[in-house]
Amino acid sequence: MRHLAILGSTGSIGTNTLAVAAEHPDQFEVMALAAGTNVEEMVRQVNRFRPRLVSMATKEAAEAVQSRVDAGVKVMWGDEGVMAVATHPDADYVVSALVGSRGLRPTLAAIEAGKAIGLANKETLVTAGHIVKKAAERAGVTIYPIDSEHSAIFQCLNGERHKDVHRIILTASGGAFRDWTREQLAEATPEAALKHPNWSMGAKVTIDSATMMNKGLEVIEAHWLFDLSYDRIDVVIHPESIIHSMVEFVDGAVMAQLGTPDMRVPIQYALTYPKRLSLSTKRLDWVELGSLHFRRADFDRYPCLRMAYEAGRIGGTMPTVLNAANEVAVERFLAREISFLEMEKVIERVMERHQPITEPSLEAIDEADRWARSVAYDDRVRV
Ligand SMILES: NC(=O)C1=CN([C@@H]2O[C@H](COP(=O)(O)OP(=O)(O)OC[C@H]3O[C@@H](n4cnc5c(N)ncnc54)[C@H](OP(=O)(O)O)[C@@H]3O)[C@@H](O)[C@H]2O)C=CC1
Ligand SMILES: CC(=O)[C@@H](O)[C@H](O)COP(=O)(O)O
Ligand SMILES: [Mn+2]
Repeated sequence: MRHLAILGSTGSIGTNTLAVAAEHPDQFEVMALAAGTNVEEMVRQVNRFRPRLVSMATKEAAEAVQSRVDAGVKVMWGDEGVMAVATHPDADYVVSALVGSRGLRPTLAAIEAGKAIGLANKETLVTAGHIVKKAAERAGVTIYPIDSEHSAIFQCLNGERHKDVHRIILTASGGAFRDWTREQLAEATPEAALKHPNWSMGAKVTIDSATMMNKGLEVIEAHWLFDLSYDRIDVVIHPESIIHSMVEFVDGAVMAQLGTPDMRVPIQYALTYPKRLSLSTKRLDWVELGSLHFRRADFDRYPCLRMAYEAGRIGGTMPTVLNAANEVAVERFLAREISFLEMEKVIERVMERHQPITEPSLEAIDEADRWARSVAYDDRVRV
């Protein structure tokens, strides 16, 4: 039996995690939930899963939840509440599914408290991979990947030796605009960018997918999860999202993990590893599928992917800055303050201005994150 705490329970990963828990009530008990401001969904979750602790982002949202649930459920709010959920003494497994680098501190706290981690929040590893890895080693904690590509690689590597890996190949759908020219992208709206061709996900990761920054963040995430240098991590566009990623070994053999695009599969595998349990997913019909397609992930067409490789190779605080600038750029695009193509310009300008620090402390990471956000909000940066 796993005793779960879920950070970001009302989001896309959070609700899929609860769907997995609901399918196997004999395997999972939900102990604590943290979310932002979605009171309706949290009240539904509390009534359905009966956690002992709940946290909301604001006092108002917490009071609204408290007034509508059993008095025995403790409701907290803000940073203190998220930290309490992440370290709840009755939970042994924390699903990290907040969005953005706000996931870093609670995920680290969960690791330091000795919880196993199911990691969806890729920004945690992008912004402070060296700190998170060391903390996990110190605490003897395993980080199980939930991100579909990393789950695929984790599955392909099962029983293999690290030294036998030649390279890994992350597949990318190409996002909402994969068939658009750069000229057309100048007019891209948030509504169009939010229509992912294959996956139903939260807004931030869907925009990242359209710019291909998602794949860039995933390259850095893979570097930390699988201890591979950047020249051993490749990306290929695969419009169908049926192959979730691949590992090529030194003898030329390639292992791939395939399936319909359904996040419950990698979530459940992260929760039950090394076991597999049944799951009510749509099965692949090979004849209906017919064929699979691949395209080159071109750096000129996708500058965000290029910048992510550059930031990863530079290391230190540069990935932190890439990530923070990207979070602001996405927020401003969704608020219609900047255009689709201005997102990559903002990130590039912020990176150009940054003097990276090597082996940064957590405080230096916070400082770089704050600095990058303030520059990315400054309108002079996109000119
Ligand atoms: N969605 C997917 O299929 C995939 C997502 N990922 C990664 O997983 C992470 C989560 O993504 P996704 O589920 O799509 O995101 P969503 O936007 O759907 O969900 C985000 C969650 O975080 C909560 N939240 C937002 N702000 C705060 C805050 N200040 N304090 C506490 N909670 C907060 C939201 O609460 P509320 O809604 O109540 O405000 C919600 O529960 C991201 O890092 C993403 O890149 C990776 C692979 C696939
Ligand atoms: C489901 C998942 O893991 C997402 O991160 C997905 O990868 C987004 O798709 P693309 O970035 O390939 O468009
Ligand atoms: Mn992914």
